[in-house]
Amino acid sequence: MSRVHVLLLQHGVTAFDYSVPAGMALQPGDVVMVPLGPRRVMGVVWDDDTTAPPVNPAKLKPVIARLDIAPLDAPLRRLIDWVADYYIASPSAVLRMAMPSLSALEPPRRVPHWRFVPGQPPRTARRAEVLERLTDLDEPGALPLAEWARLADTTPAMLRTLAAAGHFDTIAAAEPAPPLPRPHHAPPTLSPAQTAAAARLRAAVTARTFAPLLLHGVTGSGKTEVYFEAIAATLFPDGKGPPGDSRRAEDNEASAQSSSPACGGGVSEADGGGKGQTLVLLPEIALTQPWITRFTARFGVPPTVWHSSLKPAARRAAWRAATTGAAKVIVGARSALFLPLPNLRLIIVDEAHDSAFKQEEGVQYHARDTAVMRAQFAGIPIILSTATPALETREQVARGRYQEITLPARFGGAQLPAITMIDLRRTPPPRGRWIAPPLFAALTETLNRGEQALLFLNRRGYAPLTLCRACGERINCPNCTAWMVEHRLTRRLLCHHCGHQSPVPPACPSCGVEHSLVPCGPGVERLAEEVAASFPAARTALVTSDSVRGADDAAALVTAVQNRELDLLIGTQMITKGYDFPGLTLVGVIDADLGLSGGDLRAAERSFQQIAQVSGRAGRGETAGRVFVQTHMPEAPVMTAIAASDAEGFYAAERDARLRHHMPPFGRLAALVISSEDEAAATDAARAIGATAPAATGFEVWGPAPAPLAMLRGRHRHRLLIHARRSAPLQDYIRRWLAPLRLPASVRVTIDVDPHSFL
Ligand SMILES: Nc1ncnc2c1ncn2[C@@H]1O[C@H](COP(=O)(O)OP(=O)(O)OP(=O)(O)O)[C@@H](O)[C@H]1O
Ligand SMILES: [Zn+2]
Repeated sequence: MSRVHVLLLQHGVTAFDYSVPAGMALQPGDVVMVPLGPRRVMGVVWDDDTTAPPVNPAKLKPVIARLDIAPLDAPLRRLIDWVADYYIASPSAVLRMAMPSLSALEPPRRVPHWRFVPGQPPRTARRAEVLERLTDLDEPGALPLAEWARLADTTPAMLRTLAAAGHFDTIAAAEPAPPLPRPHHAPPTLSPAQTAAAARLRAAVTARTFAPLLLHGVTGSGKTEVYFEAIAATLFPDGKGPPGDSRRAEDNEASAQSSSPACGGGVSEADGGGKGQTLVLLPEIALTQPWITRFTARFGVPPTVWHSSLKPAARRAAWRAATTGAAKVIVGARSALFLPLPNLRLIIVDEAHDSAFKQEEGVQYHARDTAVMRAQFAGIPIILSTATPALETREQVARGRYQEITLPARFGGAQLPAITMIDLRRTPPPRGRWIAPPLFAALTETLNRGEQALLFLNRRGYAPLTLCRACGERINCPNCTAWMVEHRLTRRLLCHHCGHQSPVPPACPSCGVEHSLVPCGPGVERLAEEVAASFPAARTALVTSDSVRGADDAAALVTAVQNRELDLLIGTQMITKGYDFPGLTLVGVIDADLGLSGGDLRAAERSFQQIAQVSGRAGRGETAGRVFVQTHMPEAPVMTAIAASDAEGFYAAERDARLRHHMPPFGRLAALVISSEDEAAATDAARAIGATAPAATGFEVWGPAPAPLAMLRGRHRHRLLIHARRSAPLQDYIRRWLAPLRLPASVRVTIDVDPHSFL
């Protein structure tokens, strides 16, 4: 090949052709350094673009170097092309999600390892003591300094002193490979229903073909335990016997030992050659720590973690381990989806209904749907695990495209909780409070019995609105069409859309009257205040993105709840997902109507899922659970369905409504958001774009109209919504429409295919 097509990682450019210098052999997928003007930039050799006009090879600049990085395999390249095409994004922007940062791509770092050299006793007593402990160690071999300090119960500084006296020599060793998960470490005893489900998942892994599987089990049915069995099935070398074969189990334990970090060896095929990789996607980073704990209990070693808040060194190590195939199980949030994984055998999307899988910035892809495409291109099974599958997923089952595997009952005889609706019109809470009498009584009983309770209110902060009693002024964000939310813990007003902050002003900014500002409505902090006044002895924790800021906080919270150091949790949607707290027996939903306002396409479905999920946290252990749901509209279909635990009825009605209006999944939507800091420019551009919408059968264009969030981060926003019949070529239509447009530089148009947010 004398010429290659290279997709560049650079912002603002896509792909160029380059010539290949003599002596360099390049394949599609190879990572290269190429010239771009005066700079050198990184790119990936892409599959030939046969539609491009031929270029005179003499005019091409040569590739500078091929980098020593695992190449991107064909299925991943196809996925990147698919995402760019389907979501109408730049292929470069998609590639950047697969190739995180230059520093993460550096060749393996040689970490200094230290080897102990016994010798003449040192001069001071303290050193002699440490030396004695070192001598007593049982041939630890070469280790990083920190590890020596831990083993000898001393400081790195002390060890450096000993090294200066000749007691250590150092060698450079490659980063240790992650230890291998052991499929037979601690398997659970599965119930008959779980056994049957696990067998079907294992069969899909062994079959090695594309298979989308919906693992649909009620909350607490053991979906995690069951899909762990599918992971176990990927951990056996090719053709070397299925799980359950004890001879192989011993081999596995042995190879796991030999790759322990202490041997300091690099990654080799012998560490796990042939064994498959599993990618597990979770909706939130906060859920990773409890997941890691459960995985470690089951498989004896932790998985490899990948998410955006990893520190650089951990990121580099995880990248190398994942992309060389050394890491067998990789768990992460959305961004892990594009990791190059040379031996990918299984994908699992946990809590697959969760709307957090939809990315709302940059490339606006849906990680659940994209994961299914990745599985298809790789020819492997994918498990979507959830208690409340999305209507889209249910429809795929109905059309026979996905197989459904059900777990209809909770594990161990635990019952689903009893649900009581509280009509706030008939039994309202006392003035200035938010907990209605029936929930209050249940809470009192629960706490008196020493059991745990959870109150769910999907509103961060103290109050969603701050109002002036004198003039009626509402305090708005200067950059957004949104109220500023009071946060008492930080004594600030905060915009939840752009992050703008200000102190709570002593007087109304509009009329100047002092002490006139009053909080309106409850947020979780205000609810916590009420609880503290009513139940002063209860040990309470707030669970919101303000108080639980990362994986470590989430882990600490889980431990505290499991150790019964907390009696009562007050949380936003963060607390509804996936947590397993066996001592929790009461759930109160403070405002079930909250999710229904705004009336977007999925509002009712999302409310149903959220309330079903949070209810699912109750009664998972030995004691039965109770759920109280406070609402002003108990007669709304979503509320009657919740009261009757009638998911099937709810989804049948929801499906009919969407079908009647040709709404997804029975029709397709795409949104265009036109924005500018200059209000007139945004309005003019929106009008001009609206006026040029091509006429085509099967397509309707709604708008332009000012967006509900008419201003966001200082940009004025207008929206257009494109509705298409199911089989209409939506992306082509949009490309044809937008390609000839010439817009002022201040105007930005973002395209959202299959939008989930309509703000
Ligand atoms: N076969 C089993 N043996 C022992 N414990 C089990 C088994 N199956 C499930 N469990 C336990 O039951 C609890 C619920 O299981 P798990 O969390 O896997 O359910 P889930 O279906 O994933 O729930 P959710 O959808 O609410 O997240 C956990 O504590 C789990 O360890
Ligand atoms: Zn704002």
